[in-house]
Amino acid sequence: MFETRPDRDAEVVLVGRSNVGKSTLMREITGHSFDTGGSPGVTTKPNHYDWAAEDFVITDLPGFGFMAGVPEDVRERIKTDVVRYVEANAERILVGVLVVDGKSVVDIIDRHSGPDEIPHDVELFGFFEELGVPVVVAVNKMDKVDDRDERLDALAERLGLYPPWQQFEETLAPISAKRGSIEPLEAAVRHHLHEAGRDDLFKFF
Ligand SMILES: Nc1nc2c(ncn2[C@@H]2O[C@H](COP(=O)(O)OP(=O)(O)OP(=O)(O)O)[C@@H](O)[C@H]2O)c(=O)[nH]1
Ligand SMILES: [Mg+2]
Repeated sequence: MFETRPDRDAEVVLVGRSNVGKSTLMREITGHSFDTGGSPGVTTKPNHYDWAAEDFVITDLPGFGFMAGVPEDVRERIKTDVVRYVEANAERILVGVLVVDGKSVVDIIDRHSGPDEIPHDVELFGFFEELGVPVVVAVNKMDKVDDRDERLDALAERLGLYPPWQQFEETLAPISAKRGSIEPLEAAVRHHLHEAGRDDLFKFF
Protein backbone atom coordinates (compact mmCIF):
# COMPACT_ATOMS: atom_id res chain seq x y z
CA MET A 1 0.00 0.00 0.00
CA PHE A 2 1.24 3.48 -0.76
CA GLU A 3 2.03 5.28 2.44
CA THR A 4 1.02 8.75 1.38
CA ARG A 5 -2.47 9.84 2.27
CA PRO A 6 -3.38 13.43 1.58
CA ASP A 7 -5.49 15.20 4.21
CA ARG A 8 -7.91 16.75 1.74
CA ASP A 9 -11.61 16.15 1.28
CA ALA A 10 -11.73 16.29 -2.50
CA GLU A 11 -9.47 14.53 -4.95
CA VAL A 12 -9.00 13.82 -8.64
CA VAL A 13 -6.77 10.83 -9.50
CA LEU A 14 -4.87 9.99 -12.66
CA VAL A 15 -4.43 6.26 -13.25
CA GLY A 16 -3.29 4.13 -16.16
CA ARG A 17 -0.65 1.90 -17.64
CA SER A 18 2.94 3.03 -17.52
CA ASN A 19 4.23 5.49 -20.10
CA VAL A 20 0.79 6.69 -21.25
CA GLY A 21 1.51 10.27 -20.18
CA LYS A 22 -0.04 10.63 -16.71
CA SER A 23 2.77 12.76 -15.31
CA THR A 24 2.85 14.87 -18.47
CA LEU A 25 -0.88 15.48 -18.06
CA MET A 26 -0.34 16.27 -14.39
CA ARG A 27 2.13 18.95 -15.44
CA GLU A 28 -0.37 20.42 -17.89
CA ILE A 29 -3.10 20.56 -15.26
CA THR A 30 -1.01 21.95 -12.41
CA GLY A 31 1.70 23.90 -14.21
CA HIS A 32 4.23 22.09 -12.04
CA SER A 33 6.84 19.63 -13.36
CA PHE A 34 6.92 15.96 -12.44
CA ASP A 35 9.31 13.26 -13.54
CA THR A 36 8.34 12.07 -16.98
CA GLY A 37 10.33 9.97 -19.33
CA GLY A 38 10.78 7.67 -22.26
CA SER A 39 11.16 4.54 -20.18
CA PRO A 40 8.06 3.15 -18.45
CA GLY A 41 7.91 3.02 -14.67
CA VAL A 42 9.19 6.55 -14.07
CA THR A 43 6.68 7.33 -11.34
CA THR A 44 7.09 4.91 -8.45
CA LYS A 45 5.15 6.73 -5.73
CA PRO A 46 1.99 8.84 -5.91
CA ASN A 47 2.58 12.48 -6.82
CA HIS A 48 0.15 14.63 -4.84
CA TYR A 49 -0.34 18.22 -5.83
CA ASP A 50 -2.38 20.50 -3.67
CA TRP A 51 -2.94 24.15 -2.96
CA ALA A 52 -2.40 25.47 0.55
CA ALA A 53 -5.69 27.35 0.66
CA GLU A 54 -7.80 24.68 -1.03
CA ASP A 55 -9.32 21.48 0.22
CA PHE A 56 -8.39 19.70 -3.00
CA VAL A 57 -5.62 17.45 -4.27
CA ILE A 58 -4.71 15.97 -7.65
CA THR A 59 -2.87 12.66 -7.52
CA ASP A 60 -0.75 11.11 -10.27
CA LEU A 61 -0.42 7.41 -9.52
CA PRO A 62 2.35 5.06 -10.65
CA GLY A 63 1.76 3.26 -13.93
CA PHE A 64 1.27 -0.48 -14.17
CA GLY A 65 1.29 -3.12 -16.88
CA PHE A 66 4.30 -4.09 -18.94
CA MET A 67 7.51 -2.21 -18.18
CA ALA A 68 10.80 -3.32 -19.68
CA GLY A 69 13.18 -4.43 -16.96
CA VAL A 70 10.57 -4.47 -14.19
CA PRO A 71 9.79 -7.97 -12.85
CA GLU A 72 6.26 -9.30 -13.06
CA ASP A 73 5.72 -9.45 -9.29
CA VAL A 74 6.69 -5.79 -8.91
CA ARG A 75 4.30 -4.80 -11.70
CA GLU A 76 1.51 -6.79 -10.09
CA ARG A 77 2.19 -5.16 -6.74
CA ILE A 78 1.98 -1.67 -8.23
CA LYS A 79 -1.32 -2.55 -9.88
CA THR A 80 -2.68 -3.88 -6.58
CA ASP A 81 -1.48 -0.77 -4.75
CA VAL A 82 -3.19 1.50 -7.26
CA VAL A 83 -6.46 -0.43 -6.96
CA ARG A 84 -6.24 -0.32 -3.15
CA TYR A 85 -5.50 3.40 -3.19
CA VAL A 86 -8.58 4.11 -5.29
CA GLU A 87 -10.73 1.84 -3.13
CA ALA A 88 -9.49 3.35 0.13
CA ASN A 89 -10.04 6.91 -1.11
CA ALA A 90 -13.19 6.39 -3.19
CA GLU A 91 -15.33 8.48 -0.85
CA ARG A 92 -13.52 11.67 -1.65
CA ILE A 93 -12.49 10.98 -5.26
CA LEU A 94 -14.71 13.22 -7.38
CA VAL A 95 -13.36 12.06 -10.74
CA GLY A 96 -11.11 9.18 -11.77
CA VAL A 97 -9.11 9.99 -14.88
CA LEU A 98 -8.07 6.80 -16.67
CA VAL A 99 -5.24 7.78 -19.01
CA VAL A 100 -4.63 5.61 -22.08
CA ASP A 101 -2.36 5.84 -25.12
CA GLY A 102 -4.69 6.54 -28.04
CA LYS A 103 -2.32 4.97 -30.51
CA SER A 104 -1.96 1.58 -28.82
CA VAL A 105 -4.85 1.14 -26.38
CA VAL A 106 -7.17 -0.82 -28.68
CA ASP A 107 -4.43 -3.26 -29.70
CA ILE A 108 -3.39 -3.76 -26.09
CA ILE A 109 -6.97 -4.38 -25.00
CA ASP A 110 -7.47 -6.92 -27.80
CA ARG A 111 -4.21 -8.68 -27.02
CA HIS A 112 -5.22 -9.14 -23.40
CA SER A 113 -8.85 -10.11 -23.92
CA GLY A 114 -9.58 -13.77 -23.34
CA PRO A 115 -11.65 -16.28 -21.42
CA ASP A 116 -9.75 -15.66 -18.20
CA GLU A 117 -8.12 -12.33 -18.82
CA ILE A 118 -9.54 -8.82 -18.51
CA PRO A 119 -7.33 -6.04 -19.89
CA HIS A 120 -6.16 -3.57 -17.20
CA ASP A 121 -7.85 -0.59 -18.83
CA VAL A 122 -11.22 -2.32 -19.13
CA GLU A 123 -10.91 -3.58 -15.56
CA LEU A 124 -10.08 -0.16 -14.16
CA PHE A 125 -12.93 1.45 -16.08
CA GLY A 126 -15.37 -1.06 -14.58
CA PHE A 127 -13.82 -0.70 -11.15
CA PHE A 128 -14.49 3.05 -11.01
CA GLU A 129 -18.06 2.43 -12.13
CA GLU A 130 -18.51 -0.20 -9.43
CA LEU A 131 -17.27 2.23 -6.80
CA GLY A 132 -19.64 4.88 -8.10
CA VAL A 133 -16.74 7.18 -9.00
CA PRO A 134 -17.30 9.09 -12.26
CA VAL A 135 -14.59 8.15 -14.74
CA VAL A 136 -13.13 10.08 -17.66
CA VAL A 137 -10.90 8.24 -20.11
CA ALA A 138 -8.17 10.65 -21.23
CA VAL A 139 -7.23 9.26 -24.63
CA ASN A 140 -3.75 10.72 -24.82
CA LYS A 141 -1.11 11.03 -27.56
CA MET A 142 -3.78 11.80 -30.15
CA ASP A 143 -1.06 13.73 -32.03
CA LYS A 144 0.20 10.29 -33.14
CA VAL A 145 -3.20 9.03 -34.32
CA ASP A 146 -4.31 9.38 -37.96
CA ASP A 147 -7.62 7.50 -37.91
CA ARG A 148 -9.07 9.46 -35.00
CA ASP A 149 -12.77 8.61 -35.21
CA GLU A 150 -12.17 4.93 -36.00
CA ARG A 151 -9.78 4.59 -33.04
CA LEU A 152 -12.15 6.32 -30.66
CA ASP A 153 -15.14 4.27 -31.82
CA ALA A 154 -13.12 1.07 -31.39
CA LEU A 155 -12.15 2.09 -27.87
CA ALA A 156 -15.73 3.11 -26.98
CA GLU A 157 -16.98 -0.28 -28.09
CA ARG A 158 -14.46 -2.12 -25.93
CA LEU A 159 -15.55 -0.13 -22.91
CA GLY A 160 -19.15 -1.06 -23.53
CA LEU A 161 -20.10 2.37 -24.89
CA TYR A 162 -22.03 1.95 -28.10
CA PRO A 163 -20.46 4.07 -30.89
CA PRO A 164 -20.33 6.77 -32.18
CA TRP A 165 -17.91 7.91 -29.49
CA GLN A 166 -19.12 11.53 -29.74
CA GLN A 167 -22.13 10.58 -27.62
CA PHE A 168 -19.79 10.12 -24.66
CA GLU A 169 -17.97 13.43 -24.41
CA GLU A 170 -18.25 13.28 -20.61
CA THR A 171 -16.43 9.95 -20.62
CA LEU A 172 -14.04 9.94 -23.59
CA ALA A 173 -11.64 12.86 -23.93
CA PRO A 174 -9.14 12.78 -26.80
CA ILE A 175 -6.12 14.89 -25.83
CA SER A 176 -2.45 15.50 -26.41
CA ALA A 177 -0.89 16.29 -23.05
CA LYS A 178 2.53 16.89 -24.50
CA ARG A 179 1.17 19.53 -26.87
CA GLY A 180 -0.91 21.11 -24.15
CA SER A 181 -4.22 20.36 -25.84
CA ILE A 182 -6.33 18.98 -23.02
CA GLU A 183 -9.54 21.01 -23.36
CA PRO A 184 -11.83 17.97 -23.93
CA LEU A 185 -10.56 16.48 -20.66
CA GLU A 186 -11.05 19.72 -18.74
CA ALA A 187 -14.60 20.00 -20.07
CA ALA A 188 -15.39 16.40 -19.08
CA VAL A 189 -13.92 16.85 -15.59
CA ARG A 190 -15.86 20.10 -15.12
CA HIS A 191 -19.04 18.26 -16.08
CA HIS A 192 -18.53 15.74 -13.27
CA LEU A 193 -17.46 18.40 -10.77
CA HIS A 194 -20.66 20.27 -11.57
CA GLU A 195 -22.71 17.11 -11.06
CA ALA A 196 -21.03 16.77 -7.66
CA GLY A 197 -21.96 20.35 -6.81
CA ARG A 198 -18.32 21.43 -6.87
CA ASP A 199 -18.27 24.30 -9.37
CA ASP A 200 -15.83 25.95 -6.93
CA LEU A 201 -13.15 23.57 -8.26
CA PHE A 202 -13.54 24.72 -11.89
CA LYS A 203 -10.54 26.99 -11.43
CA PHE A 204 -8.26 23.97 -11.52
CA PHE A 205 -9.65 22.76 -14.82
N1 LIG B 1 3.50 12.01 -28.69
C1 LIG B 1 3.13 12.24 -27.43
N2 LIG B 1 3.92 11.83 -26.41
C2 LIG B 1 3.50 12.08 -25.16
C3 LIG B 1 2.28 12.73 -24.87
N3 LIG B 1 2.14 12.81 -23.52
C4 LIG B 1 3.24 12.23 -22.99
N4 LIG B 1 4.07 11.79 -23.96
C5 LIG B 1 5.38 11.12 -23.79
O1 LIG B 1 5.17 9.83 -23.24
C6 LIG B 1 6.28 9.48 -22.39
C7 LIG B 1 5.78 9.04 -21.03
O2 LIG B 1 5.19 10.15 -20.37
P1 LIG B 1 4.97 10.17 -18.78
O3 LIG B 1 4.18 11.39 -18.50
O4 LIG B 1 6.24 9.98 -18.06
O5 LIG B 1 4.07 8.86 -18.62
P2 LIG B 1 3.50 8.22 -17.26
O6 LIG B 1 2.16 7.67 -17.61
O7 LIG B 1 3.56 9.18 -16.14
O8 LIG B 1 4.53 7.02 -17.03
P3 LIG B 1 4.81 6.21 -15.64
O9 LIG B 1 5.17 7.19 -14.60
O10 LIG B 1 5.90 5.28 -16.01
O11 LIG B 1 3.55 5.46 -15.35
C8 LIG B 1 7.18 10.71 -22.33
O12 LIG B 1 8.23 10.53 -23.25
C9 LIG B 1 6.25 11.83 -22.77
O13 LIG B 1 6.93 12.91 -23.36
C10 LIG B 1 1.48 13.17 -25.97
O14 LIG B 1 0.41 13.76 -25.83
N5 LIG B 1 1.95 12.88 -27.22
MG1 LIG C 1 4.49 9.09 -14.34
